[in-house]
Parts: sequence; structure tokens; C-alpha cells
Amino acid sequence: MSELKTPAVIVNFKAYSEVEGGKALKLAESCLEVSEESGIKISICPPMPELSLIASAISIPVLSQHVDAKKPGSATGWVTPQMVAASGAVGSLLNHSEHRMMLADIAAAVESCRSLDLVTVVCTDTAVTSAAAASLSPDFIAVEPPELIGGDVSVTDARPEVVSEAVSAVRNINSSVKVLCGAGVKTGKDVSKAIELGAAGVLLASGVVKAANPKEILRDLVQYL
Ligand SMILES: O=C(CO)COP(=O)(O)O
Repeated sequence: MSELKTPAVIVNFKAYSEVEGGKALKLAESCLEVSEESGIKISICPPMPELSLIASAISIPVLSQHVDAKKPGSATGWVTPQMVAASGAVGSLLNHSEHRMMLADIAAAVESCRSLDLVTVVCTDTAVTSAAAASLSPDFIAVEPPELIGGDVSVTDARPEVVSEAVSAVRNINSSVKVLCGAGVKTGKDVSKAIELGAAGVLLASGVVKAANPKEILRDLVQYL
């Protein structure tokens, strides 16, 4: 999983209208440009229909927003780890608060991704769920209090203890799992606070995806890294 260097900045495009169709590629190009000029690896999670196109066009790590614990074959509408790998993506988010999974399915999907050399980023909401996820040995855990997602106050200001407690809970279970944080992260100051709290980076969405000038926001986000 050499593809995702830390400090990690992962931009989840979600399903915002700002990234429908060709607009996703434009945002991906902005992420690439700021990544190249800053030297900070910015990774992206485009909408599923654009995954393959963007992974082949853009030379920064591309992750799927979700993957299912399904095997290739008769699995209509599900996304297998094999499909994600074949698209050119390097990994996947799992269990996002907008796409929760059963623990057994997270475990199976993480295992399957590992066998395909795909990076796994399991989303959680508290220190307790982060500890549970750590026992599955994903590459990353991204702790995000759902009530702060899409808002204007960063988790690093509103609930810094969630980040630091998740970091120590995960370290106690499996110190090789890196912890990211997200929810309301929009500025370089938020990112540096995340690092101070022990996070290995951030997972964010609306601050970049909905920005009038995403490049300006991205430059600000990576400025202290
Ligand atoms: O859910 C998130 C990233 O996956 C966080 O979203 P916001 O950055 O919009 O709060």
C-alpha cells in the first residue's frame, strides 16, 4: 500500500451534483495540479461511474467510495474488490457513515482487498468503533462524527477528543493502522490541528467539492504539511 503516503489528504467527491459526469474529471485535475505543485499526495474518491476513466487519466491515487464483500459472478449492482482493482483504483473507502456496512462484511471486504493489494480506509464514528475496526487490520481508519459531516465546524475544533481518543484506541489494538479524521475539515489550520491530535491525515469532501475555486482551497489545505 505504498500508494497512499502520509500525511494523507483524501478528497471524497461523494455524489454531489458538482461532480456529475465530466465535472468529476475537472476536479480530479485540480487535485492533481495542487498535488504536483505542493509535493503532497492528494488522493481522490470519485463517483463510481467515473472511477475507471479518472484512474486511467490521472496520476494520483484513486479510491472507490465503497466496496462490497461480494465475489465475482452473479452479484448484480454490487461492487466487488476485483472490479475496483480492475478499474485502476488503488483502494477503497468502506463503511462510510453514508454507506454503513455490517461488521462481518467489512471484515470480508478488508480481507479481499488485502489479497488484491488494495488500500483500505474504514470509516468509523467514535473511539470504540475505531478500536473494533482496528482489529480487522485495515490500512487506515477514518474517524468522522456523522453530525459534523458537511458542516462548517471542523471535528478538530468541535470534538478534538474524538480524534485523539480514536488514535490511542487504535494504537492499543494495532499500531500499524493509521488514523485519519474528517467532518467539517476545510482549512490548512484544520489539517495541522488533525496532525497535532495524532492523525496521519484527513478525509474531507464538501470544503473542496463545493468550493467555487477548489484549487485555492486545496492549496490552503496542504500548506502546513
Ligand atoms: O464525510 C466526509 C468525508 O468522507 C466529510 O465530509 P465533509 O468534509 O463535507 O464534512
